[in-house]
Amino acid sequence: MTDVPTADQIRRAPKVLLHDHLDGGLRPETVAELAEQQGYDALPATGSDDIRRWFAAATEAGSLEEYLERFTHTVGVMQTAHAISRVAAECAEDLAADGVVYAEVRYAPELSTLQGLSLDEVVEAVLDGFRRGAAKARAAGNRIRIGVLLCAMRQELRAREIAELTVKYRDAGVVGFDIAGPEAGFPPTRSLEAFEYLRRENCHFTIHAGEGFGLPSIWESIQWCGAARLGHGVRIVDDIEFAEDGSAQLGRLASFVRDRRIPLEMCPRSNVHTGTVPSVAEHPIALLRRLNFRVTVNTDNRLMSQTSMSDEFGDLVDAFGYSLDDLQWFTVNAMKSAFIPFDQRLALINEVIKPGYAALRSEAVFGPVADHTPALA
Ligand SMILES: O=c1[nH]cnc2c1ncn2[C@H]1C[C@H](O)[C@@H](CO)O1
Ligand SMILES: [Zn+2]
Repeated sequence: MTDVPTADQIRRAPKVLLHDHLDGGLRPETVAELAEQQGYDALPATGSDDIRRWFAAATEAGSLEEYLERFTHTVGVMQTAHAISRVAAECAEDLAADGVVYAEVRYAPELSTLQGLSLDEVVEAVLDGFRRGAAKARAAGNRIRIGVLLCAMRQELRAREIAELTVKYRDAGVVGFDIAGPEAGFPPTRSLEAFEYLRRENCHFTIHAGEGFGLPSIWESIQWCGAARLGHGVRIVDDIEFAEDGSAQLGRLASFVRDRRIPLEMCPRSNVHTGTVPSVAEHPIALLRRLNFRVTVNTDNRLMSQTSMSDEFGDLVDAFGYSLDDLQWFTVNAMKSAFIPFDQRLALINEVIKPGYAALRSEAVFGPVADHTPALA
């Protein structure tokens, strides 16, 4: 029962992803093809292998600001409805093939208006791509449901406009809002009016906080802005001390986050690449899991961080010896924390996630079964 899950079991396990950037997950071949189709000649590499290597250099960035520089060239080729829709469709297919059954994928529509697309056209292209990609994945035997989060960029001042866009499209597949981009120097209260508007509209939102900046950013996100979840939130550990007997003492903010069951959208590999933590083995996710914070596991940027949900789970299994029970715990935490209606979350937990893990656990008794990527009800 407590056997170490194999790479194949991890891939087949139903997984839930709450924090993944659309412009951080393009296939290198697609970057190359879109650049060629659109006459985009600013790419610093040609050919998909070199393009992959160029983006993978983000893993050496060491700071959030440097890590973010690589997005210029994914966004650079996402300036037409066709390109955006293709990127979204491939994202859905790639996630589904990796065993992700529910994902919230985020994007900042304001980044795709350089050649004249309107914000509405960008959102519609993203939604169209996810619809097509999910249908294609289903035909290939992999079922996935995807919700969209719209980001505003924190260094710009368009949060209110993007918040209104979120409300406008909330019955069409947009499930929430976020702010992204450099954190230091751009506190979430700069966008306070947008968050107050979203709260009045009963709209869900998360905030990137506690990644490139520390506790004040987390505190503002929760206590001023009212974030339902924290993107990363990793620096909440700065509010945890250890007594001489080794027991953890939570400060008031860390206690609040745990008591309120505020989900932490943790992205271990990305945190290493931005210099937020030194290595996955030293990532505070293990401590926070032990202390029973509501921890979830995520990819952030599959291209820049050279990762997938299976890779993230694989790293955690290697570093901390996690079992299928642990992976199920992270997955159920994520599903509970999603921005879709409660009854739908429950159905995914009871009809897809728990049976999927039970089937994998039964392999310890009966041996491996044929690929059984779980069917959605
Ligand atoms: O980890 C991140 N922190 C802050 N911003 C990020 C992170 N990963 C991606 N972004 C930014 C770059 C993208 O262009 C933008 C929208 O997806 O979000
Ligand atoms: Zn992110």
